Amino acid sequence: MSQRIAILGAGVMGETLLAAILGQGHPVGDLVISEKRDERAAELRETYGVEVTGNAEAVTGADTILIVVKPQDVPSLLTEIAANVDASSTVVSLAAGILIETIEAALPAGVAVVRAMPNTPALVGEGMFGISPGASCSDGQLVAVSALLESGGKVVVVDESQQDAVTAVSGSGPAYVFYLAEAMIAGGIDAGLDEATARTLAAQTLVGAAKLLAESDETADELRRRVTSPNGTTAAAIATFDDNGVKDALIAGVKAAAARSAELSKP
Ligand SMILES: NC(=O)C1=CN([C@@H]2O[C@H](COP(=O)(O)OP(=O)(O)OC[C@H]3O[C@@H](n4cnc5c(N)ncnc54)[C@H](O)[C@@H]3O)[C@@H](O)[C@H]2O)C=CC1
Ligand SMILES: O=C(O)[C@@H]1CCC=N1
Repeated sequence: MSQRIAILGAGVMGETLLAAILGQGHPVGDLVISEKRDERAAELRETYGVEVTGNAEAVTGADTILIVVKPQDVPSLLTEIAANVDASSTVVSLAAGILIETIEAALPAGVAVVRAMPNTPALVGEGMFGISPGASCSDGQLVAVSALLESGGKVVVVDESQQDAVTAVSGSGPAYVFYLAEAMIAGGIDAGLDEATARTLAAQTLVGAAKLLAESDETADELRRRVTSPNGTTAAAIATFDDNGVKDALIAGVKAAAARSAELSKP
């Protein structure tokens, strides 16, 4: 069934969603974007053939409205669109730290709101979205949002109270993996590799290990043990990590991200 989808804010994540939704088979005529930067809007119109309008026009008659501006731009955007949002619309906010109640309070009563935390691997169709429905969002509307976001990766439904934890694990998580990659590449270079080879080895190792974890029923701990021969090379690395408190530091880092997310979400 054809549905009208408005994307408000077409930066990195907005374009990612636009491309993913088109890739899912939605005709371009179903989509409309609004974008504050004229040059950027023109670039996207040129690349995708998508309609570009202002915010108020984009949301008029839209079934689904995706808010993909930076968190600090959300309040003024909501003020701009409130009068044109239809009661039957579903509004999906991807802005970190903006509470569902803030969005509901700015829009007509009864509008379905969904809060979503994406991550950047959505750029390559391997994103992770944690989504939470507001009080007026029906099961059918939540399923529809989930199906739409699945164009960019996997979707899990969580209570909004868990969004700080989702942000700490999957929202910020790609940065932790890149941090590990930086270290693997640097260590590889120190051990004698050129940078390009070290990067290829590290990247494919992360892809392969992630796939193994995603597709296996084993715990991460068990999968790690399987790589680790007694007295072998992996054991030498893990013992060094443990001596330096690496796992504890990573756990503390994830908790610090969750705490910062909670701080940023204060109304
Ligand atoms: N978990 C994560 O790693 C990520 C989360 N996000 C979330 O997605 C949202 C967007 O982030 P990015 O795409 O990286 O930012 P971005 O800065 O690349 O894109 C935001 C776009 O919105 C436009 N904009 C600002 N105000 C506007 C308005 N009133 N009307 C129309 N357009 C407007 C800007 O010109 C810009 O192009 C953020 O709220 C962020 O929290 C985005 C990327 C990754
Ligand atoms: O670093 C941040 O605050 C945002 C939220 C999750 C990823 N980037």
